[in-house]
Amino acid sequence: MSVYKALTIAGSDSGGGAGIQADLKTFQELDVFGMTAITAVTAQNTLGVHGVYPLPVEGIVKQIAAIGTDLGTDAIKTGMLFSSEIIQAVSEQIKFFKWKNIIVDPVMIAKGGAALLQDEAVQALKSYLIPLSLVITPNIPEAEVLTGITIKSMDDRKEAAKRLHEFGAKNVVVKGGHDDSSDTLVDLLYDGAEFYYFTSNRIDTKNTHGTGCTFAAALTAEIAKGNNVQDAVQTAQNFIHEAIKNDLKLGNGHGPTNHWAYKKQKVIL
Ligand SMILES: Nc1ncnc2c1ncn2[C@@H]1O[C@H](COP(=O)(O)OP(=O)(O)OP(=O)(O)O)[C@@H](O)[C@H]1O
Ligand SMILES: Cc1ncc(CO)c(N)n1
Repeated sequence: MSVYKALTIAGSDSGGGAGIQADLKTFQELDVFGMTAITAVTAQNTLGVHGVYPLPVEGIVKQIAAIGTDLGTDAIKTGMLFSSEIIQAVSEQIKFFKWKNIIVDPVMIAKGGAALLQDEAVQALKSYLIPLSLVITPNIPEAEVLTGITIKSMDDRKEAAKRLHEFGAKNVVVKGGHDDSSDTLVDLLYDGAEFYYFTSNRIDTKNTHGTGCTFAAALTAEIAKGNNVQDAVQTAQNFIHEAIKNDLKLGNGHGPTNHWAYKKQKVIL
């Protein structure tokens, strides 16, 4: 039996719904062996972020090197990277180990508004990490910050996707969670040649903590198993849809999604 592996380089969410915790749960549900390099510890729950504690860059580099010099990985997901120093160091490690299947979730702001990326680090994302990515998965506000394009329509989103492709991302997914103009939600994929539209029904819930992390982790797991980007995006959307639909109703604020739901529903079918 082949064991497929994925490494997440991201922040820890003590509340268990986003960050490293969401990534590992998602990898496990999709039958991929998960490994981690933690960039920052956050004190966080469904009500918000109560503290952010970045790790020393040396400690982050050593975690990545520990994977690179022994276990290896079939794909990498990056999430909360916090500073330009961390982004540079992570990018250098990816180049050093010649890793290719890099999925960049350009995490900037948590649901309650806390900064998970310093403002000056946006340029480092563009200069160092995005050019190494197989897929970048911004939500609409992140795509706006990265490109400077105000996104009000699908045409604006397509323009932003093209710009992000010019920055060096081989594939761009501009997610549609923040476009609440319709009950149909669209995640847009651009591969440098064509646009692909992945549609789903918008679920009316406040329990959406960690949806972006979970979506990108599912995409990473599918790429680790050797699937192509279009199929991986479809599975990631199905995974997050079930996770949101079958929410766990935990906590008093924006609760986490249900990482068990996709697999359970598949087993029943
Ligand atoms: N209410 C919803 N109903 C159904 N699917 C949703 C809903 N909200 C988000 N999604 C899906 O979840 C995924 C993440 O989308 P979104 O744009 O919300 O990411 P995000 O803003 O990065 O998430 P986060 O809140 O974790 O930062 C996408 O596939 C999107 O289609
Ligand atoms: C650690 C961490 N990463 C990412 C997000 C974005 O959902 C979050 N809230 N916390």
